[in-house]
This record gives sequence, C-alpha cells and structure tokens, in this order.
Amino acid sequence: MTLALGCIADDYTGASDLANTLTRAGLRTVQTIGVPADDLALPEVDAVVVSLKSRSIEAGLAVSRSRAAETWLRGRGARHVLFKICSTFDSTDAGNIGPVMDALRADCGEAGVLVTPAFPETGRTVYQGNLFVAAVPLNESPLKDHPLNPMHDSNLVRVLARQSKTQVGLVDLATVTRGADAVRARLAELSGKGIGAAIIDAVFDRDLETIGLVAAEHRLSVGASGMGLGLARALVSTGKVKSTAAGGKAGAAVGGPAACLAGSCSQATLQQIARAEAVMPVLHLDPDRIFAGREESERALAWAKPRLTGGPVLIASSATPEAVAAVQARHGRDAVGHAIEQAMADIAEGLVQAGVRRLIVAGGETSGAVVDRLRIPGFLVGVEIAAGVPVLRAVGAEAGDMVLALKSGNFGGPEFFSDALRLMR
Ligand SMILES: Nc1ncnc2c1ncn2[C@@H]1O[C@H](COP(=O)(O)OP(=O)(O)OP(=O)(O)O)[C@@H](O)[C@H]1O
Ligand SMILES: O=C(O)[C@@H](O)C(=O)CO
Repeated sequence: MTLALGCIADDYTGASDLANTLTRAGLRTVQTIGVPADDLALPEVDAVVVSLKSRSIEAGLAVSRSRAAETWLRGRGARHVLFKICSTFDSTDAGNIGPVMDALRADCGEAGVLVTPAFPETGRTVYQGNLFVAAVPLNESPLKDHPLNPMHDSNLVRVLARQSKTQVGLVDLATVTRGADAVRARLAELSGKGIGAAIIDAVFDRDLETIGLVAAEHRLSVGASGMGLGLARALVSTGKVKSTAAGGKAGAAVGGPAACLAGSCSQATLQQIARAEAVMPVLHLDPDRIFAGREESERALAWAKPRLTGGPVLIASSATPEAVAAVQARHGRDAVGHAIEQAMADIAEGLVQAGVRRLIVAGGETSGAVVDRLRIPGFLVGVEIAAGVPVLRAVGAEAGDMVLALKSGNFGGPEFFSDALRLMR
C-alpha cells in the first residue's frame, strides 16, 4: 500500500469527519484508531486517517503520539501529511495545535506550513485570519463556552502564534482569489522571512481547491475537513489519485438494538437531545452522581436494558453552559470531564454486552473514550448522515459487526439522532 495522503486527526469525531470528506472527494479512505497494529488487515486505500485523542491532553504527549502516527504514515509512502484539527480551532494557549505542528514541521523539514480550519459546508470560514462560525466570530460563538477549551480569540494568527515556536503569517483572501501562483509566491515570501506557518483565508470551496493545489506540493498542512477537501481534489485533478465513486461501504445490515450516547454540551447537541425526547426514551445523567462513583452508570444501564427491545434509547450527560460551569466549580474541569467520559465508556460497554450493535456517540472526547473502551481498531466510511458525520462500519471490533456514528459536538441538524438511526441498519 502506497498512500497518496496521510492524516493525523486530534480526535475521533474529527477523524470520521475528515474520512467522510476524503471519501466523498473520491479517495479510498480508512480511519484507524491510533497507529494500526501490524496485523490489522487494511484494504487497498489512497488515504489513512489515524485518529488520536490528543486535542486536550498534555502537549508533550500530543507531540509524541502525533510523531508516531507520522512515522507510520510516511513509512507507508505518504509524501504529504495533514494534521487534522477542529474547524473551531479547539485548543488552549498551551497547545496542542502549535506544538504538534512545530514537531511535524521539524520532522519533515517543511519551510512554510499552510493552516486553515475553514470548512464552509459547516459554516466555518476564515477572513483576514479571523475564524467565523456561521455569522459570528469564533469568540462570540457557542465555542466561548466549550467545557474543555473555551475559545476567546477569533484571530487565528494570534492564537497560533501563542502556541507555536515559529512566527505565524497570513495569506489573505485577496491572494487566494488570485490563484495558486499568488499563494505560492506569498508563502515563499513568508518562508523567506523565516515565518514558518501561515493562516490562510478561505470562504468558499473554490478557495480550498486553490489552497489544496499549493498544499499538496508541500510535506505538511494543518487544517480541518476543508483542507482535506482541497487536498483530495488536488490529488484527483493532478492525476495522482484515480477518483473512486463514494458508494459508501455500508455493507450488510447489522440490525439489533440501537442506542445513542451524548457527552457533548454544544448548543447543537442540546437541541438534538431536546428533539429526540419526542421520539425515544431519554435518560439525563447526574454529573455529581457520576463523580461520586459507578452507581450512576449502573443506574443508566439498568434503565436502558429493558427498553432496548422497544427501540433506540438516548443517554446524555449534556448540560447547559451554566450547569457545566457549576459542576466544574465543584469538582474541577478536567476531573469532571474525565469522570463523565469514563462513565460513558462504562455505559457503552454495558450496552454492547447487552446486544447493541448500532451506536451513536455525540462529542469528540466522549467518542474517544467510548471507542477506546470498545477496542475498535478502525472504521470504513459509509453513507453521510449530515455534513461531517458518516455512518462508520467497525473493522476488527471485538464485538463483531457494528455500525457507529461519531458526531462532532456542533454538527448535524436538529433531528440528527433520528436521521442517523434511519441510515444505520
Ligand atoms: N454535564 C456536564 N458537565 C461538565 N462536563 C461535561 C458534562 N457533560 C459532558 N461533559 C464533558 O464535556 C466534554 C465534552 O467534550 P466532547 O469532545 O465530548 O464534546 P464536544 O467538544 O462538544 O465535541 P467535539 O469535540 O466533537 O466538538 C467531555 O469531557 C465531557 O465528559
Ligand atoms: O472539524 C470539526 O469541527 C470536527 O471534525 C471536529 O474535529 C470536532 O471535534
């Protein structure tokens, strides 16, 4: 297998979002959980997305895990590696986007790295280096209240400069609009001044296509699914990859009980849970009781099991920003986040033992905890449920045949859970 594109994603939902985008753009793609073991049977593919859970861990650990993934990908022939970050640039001043970018850049000797979280299909655009989420700047969007990495600055040149050892420049929209040669010239100008990374503006998919053409000539890029779109289209348009129709490897129906778990506290997920209340039983977990011990997850399983034969159920820890802030004040932000993620993993494990083979998880950290506990080594990409969220078919899972959807907190329409269940057979 010689990879046309190697990708390292800093969370599992983001990885499935990227794998979905690459598949729709014609690349045969597989998503692995961590660096694949040598004995994991992978199909012939153009791109591998290695999923890490490295967005909110200590920066040094994020760097070493990303480097291990890079070594594996380059060892399989990937000339270009995309470091997939969140389209809302989720990170803190301590990292991890800057430190990982710096390390990967040093490893491959890249003079100038293009960086953009733009993903217009989901309303993420970048103008003059400022990230917009739909109509508002990042710092006015719901991301200002994120439970783990609240975003308070929409100017990504500043945000990345606080995290990175290199200077950060800007390639503005006017340059992108003039085409690939103008972008090449601007990047060369910045690199010539020793500026090692540039936030690049993008508002429409055509901007990403221009960016992809230039990025693909380099060894490293940093971005969200929009950067993946640009790179994939460039690989196809320059004949480096023969486009494969995205049929969606859904495979045979797995059937059996279905369940949904929500640990995301995003506005989108809160609305989706409210809508789900009309069509399925919903259990709201108590974060204080989760913090106190395992009884709360046992209560959730005892509640869910008898209901599974009647149809899907939803178990949610999700809460409003005020409630999240209150529980964090009582127990500490990281401790409460970790406790809830582990409770969700306990519940997922119990549900799968009870026969669930169709599982929807909302939230990147939550998905990471669940997928790790279920020991699923990889996924094939099936049909698209909503922008950035495909049906995933587990490969090599201990529980056997399973389909999952890992929903990024902010993605999906109001009826997401019903939309997903309709497509997860
Ligand atoms: N009621 C709650 N109070 C405090 N923290 C919570 C609560 N419910 C969930 N959490 C924690 O909030 C974090 C949510 O992060 P997660 O990545 O799962 O969602 P997200 O950030 O919305 O999704 P994404 O990363 O895909 O955008 C997790 O650490 C989770 O355990
Ligand atoms: O880019 C995004 O917004 C998502 O793929 C994601 O990474 C959310 O965790």
